[in-house]
Amino acid sequence: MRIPFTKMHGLGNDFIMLDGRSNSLPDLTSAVAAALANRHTGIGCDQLIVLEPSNTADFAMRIFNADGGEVEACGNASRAVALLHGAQARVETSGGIIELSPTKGGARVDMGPPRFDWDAIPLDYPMDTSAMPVSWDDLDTPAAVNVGNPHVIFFVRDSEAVPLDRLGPIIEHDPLFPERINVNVADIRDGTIHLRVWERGVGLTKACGTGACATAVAAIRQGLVASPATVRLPGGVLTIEWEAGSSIIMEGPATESYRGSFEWDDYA
Ligand SMILES: N[C@@H](CCC[C@H](N)C(=O)O)C(=O)O
Repeated sequence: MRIPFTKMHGLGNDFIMLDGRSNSLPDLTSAVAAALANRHTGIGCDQLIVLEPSNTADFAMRIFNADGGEVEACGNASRAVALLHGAQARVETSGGIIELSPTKGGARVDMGPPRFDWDAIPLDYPMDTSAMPVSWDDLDTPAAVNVGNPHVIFFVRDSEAVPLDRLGPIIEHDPLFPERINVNVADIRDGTIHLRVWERGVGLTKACGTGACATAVAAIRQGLVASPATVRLPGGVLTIEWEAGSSIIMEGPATESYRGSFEWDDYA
């Protein structure tokens, strides 16, 4: 069976999009997702995104990391989905309902409200998630925020100097995080958040939309920046709006790079 796909990007974070809204797709397992995402033997992507019908929203969006794990939220892919859909939409994800509005060259997305309780992150045991009494080498006292998916955020003097390729996997797999974690390191220069992200189930990426949301929320909450916050990642810039008690609004670009098809049996 040949399956059409669209390859899309959000600030260099790249996605294979499968559209099963009108024609149903074969059952997608983690093994198939990981095989498609493999950059050497598959098509290659950071996340595989599957659109499906929904009973509670205009359609549903499923998200698989490059390692095949199914996860709750993906900010950059949400903007890509808005571009692909081409109209406002309420979208069901396993992290909650999000609302997409296409803009010129990208999208504005209501990502829903952040959560801060230790068991909503989730953490293994109770603690203050705005200043966690934990450390890994020189990285200490992070904040944790769940924006549909779980994030830990370290504010540091120089985010470029952090050996995130070494510490990222150690923190991602620490037993403190029973569902693993996305690891963000940020510094603030001239009112702009400079962010690098080690993504759960992927590794270092050029950008992470939910990482930008979680980091901006933590920075606004600590009074380090004002809303709207500008977040600069290696792949480009996002604008994040948030005030206490409200949804997070993310705005930024998305692009389509090509359309193609693959033989399902080659990956199943
Ligand atoms: N690339 C993403 C986040 C994708 C999911 C994440 N790796 C997780 O495991 O939660 C984004 O742009 O938000």
